[in-house]
Order: sequence, then structure tokens, then C-alpha cells
Amino acid sequence: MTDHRLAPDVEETTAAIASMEIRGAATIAAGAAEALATQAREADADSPEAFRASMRAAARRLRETRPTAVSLPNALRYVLRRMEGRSVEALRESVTDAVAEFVAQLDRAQEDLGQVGANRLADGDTVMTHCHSTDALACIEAAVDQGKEIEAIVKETRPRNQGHITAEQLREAGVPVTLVVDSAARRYLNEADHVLVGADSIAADGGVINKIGTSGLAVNARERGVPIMTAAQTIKLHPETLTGHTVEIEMRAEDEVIAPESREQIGEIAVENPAFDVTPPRYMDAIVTEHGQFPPESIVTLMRELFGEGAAEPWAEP
Ligand SMILES: O=C(COP(=O)(O)O)[C@H](O)[C@H](O)COP(=O)(O)O
Repeated sequence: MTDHRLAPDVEETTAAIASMEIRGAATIAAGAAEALATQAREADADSPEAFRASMRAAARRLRETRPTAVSLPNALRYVLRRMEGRSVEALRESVTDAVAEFVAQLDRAQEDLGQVGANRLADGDTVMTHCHSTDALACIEAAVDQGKEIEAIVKETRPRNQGHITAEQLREAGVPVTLVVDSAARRYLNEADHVLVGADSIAADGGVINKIGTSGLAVNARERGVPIMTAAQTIKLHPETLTGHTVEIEMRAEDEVIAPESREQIGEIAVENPAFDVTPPRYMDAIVTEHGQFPPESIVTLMRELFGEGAAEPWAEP
């Protein structure tokens, strides 16, 4: 393999993230980190410089897949910042160690935030969910483990129906599930005690970027007096927003919204398919992280503490 050649696993992971076979912010972060470990193991670079260049090339390739979940660049940053050593072997080891540490930390963070989120849920509560978030599910699963009886109203989450994954996993956890179409959410909020969502990114002002439809759900929840929380480990904090950058919202293919045949039949129309939206902090009651729960407006303090060194791009060519 020459310096910049990417390990097949990097190409496969890149394709799987782009096609959403690997999806959800935490899972994307773990997948990308593991692909970097494979790159490190398989790179046959003949100098430390060549090894570093091949790692940066792999990170750039992974970075290009999806733009909104900041857990992806945060994962790449975590690993590349820990790449050190004077020999290829030492560099290789530093990367594989960093990846193992990163993945273990992700799992631990999810477990810890699950406990925090579970404490907000009471025995007999009904929770409404949107999309499929492993961080959000960790809260419900921890509540069930505490012996609480929890029921769920699961929004299907058009256009890709990630709610079906949530429904299946909750059912497997022993939670009675009612699946509803997205437009039924306001009606069923009458029966919900909490709304629980995940996040792809959290901005410095406490804005929560999550699956399209989250912001409308939050506004409806507020109107109905149903508390809404975001479960998000700190890998979802978006360092660039500390300096005023906005988070790019991914626009996806039109055929996720309407099949090409149906579209042809309708005639000349425009179709838009944004994958995410921003829920302003005033519509979110709490952000639950592995460091505890925070009012959205105060998340900036945690962000400065954890990501104060900024949003360098260690994958860029020097
Ligand atoms: O919006 C989504 C997934 O969108 P997509 O299906 O487009 O990737 C999830 O709520 C967050 O990524 C959080 O997930 P997790 O808590 O698992 O990180």
C-alpha cells in the first residue's frame, strides 16, 4: 500500500456512512474511529511522515460523508490529536490505543447519561420519541433496568422511518410501543409525560440539531406542557459554534420523499429533503449528558471546558 492508499475498511465505512447503513451520530463516530484503527494497522508506510499523511487522508475521506453530526469530526480529532511517536510502529500503536480509548469512552458516556436521563423518568411514564437515538434509548433502558414501567409513543420519522428501529429496540427492552405517523404527534402528546430525542450536534447557544421534525415536536410539546429533553453525550457538542459558525444541515436525495414514478405523474414540482433541523434552546427543557443535565443555555460552559482548544482540522494537509 502506498502512503495515501486507503485501507478497504476505510472505503467501506465511508460508503456505509454515506448510504446510512451506519447512521446515528454515536454509531457514525464509533465507525469512523474504528476505520482509522484499521487504516493504522494496514498502512505500510515506510516513514513516520508517510504514515501521518495516510492517516490524514483516511480522516479526510471519512469526514466528507455526512455534514451534520459533529461526532464524526470530533471522533477524527480525538484520534489524530493522540497520534504520536517517532517511528511508524509507535505511531500505529498510538492510533490504535486512541481508538480503543475513544470507543470505550463512548460506551461509558452513553451508560452514564442513561442513568442521568432515567432519573428524569418516573414509574408509569409514557415517553414520546423521534427518530432513532442510541443516547435516548439508553435513558429509557436504564429506567427499565431501575424497575420502572415505561411506555413509548414512537414517531415513525419520515422519510426514512428510523422510528421503526426505535420501536423494535424498545419492544426488545420490554417497553410497550405505540407507533404513530409524524403528523399524529400533537394529538398523542396528550398521552405523553416526556418527549425524549437525541442530537447530531449541539450549538454553543444550546440549539439542538437533530432529525428533521424535532423542532416542530418541541414547539408542540411546549404548547402542551410536556417536558422535552435531549440525550446527547458530549461528543455531540459542536466546537466551531463557539466562534459563531453555524451547523450545516444535510440535504438528502429527493427520491427519499417521493418515488420517481409518482413524481413524474405529478409533473413539474420542487422537492426538498433536509435531514435535520435546529430546535432553539427556549423550547428544550434539558440536555442530558454523561456529565449531568444542563439547561440548554448553560451548555456553552461545558463546551468551553471540553472543547476550549477549538476546532482544529488535524486531517488537513500541512
Ligand atoms: O437524528 C438522528 C439520526 O439521524 P440519521 O438517521 O439521519 O443518522 C439521531 O437522533 C441522532 O443522530 C442521535 O443518535 P445517537 O444518540 O445514536 O447518537
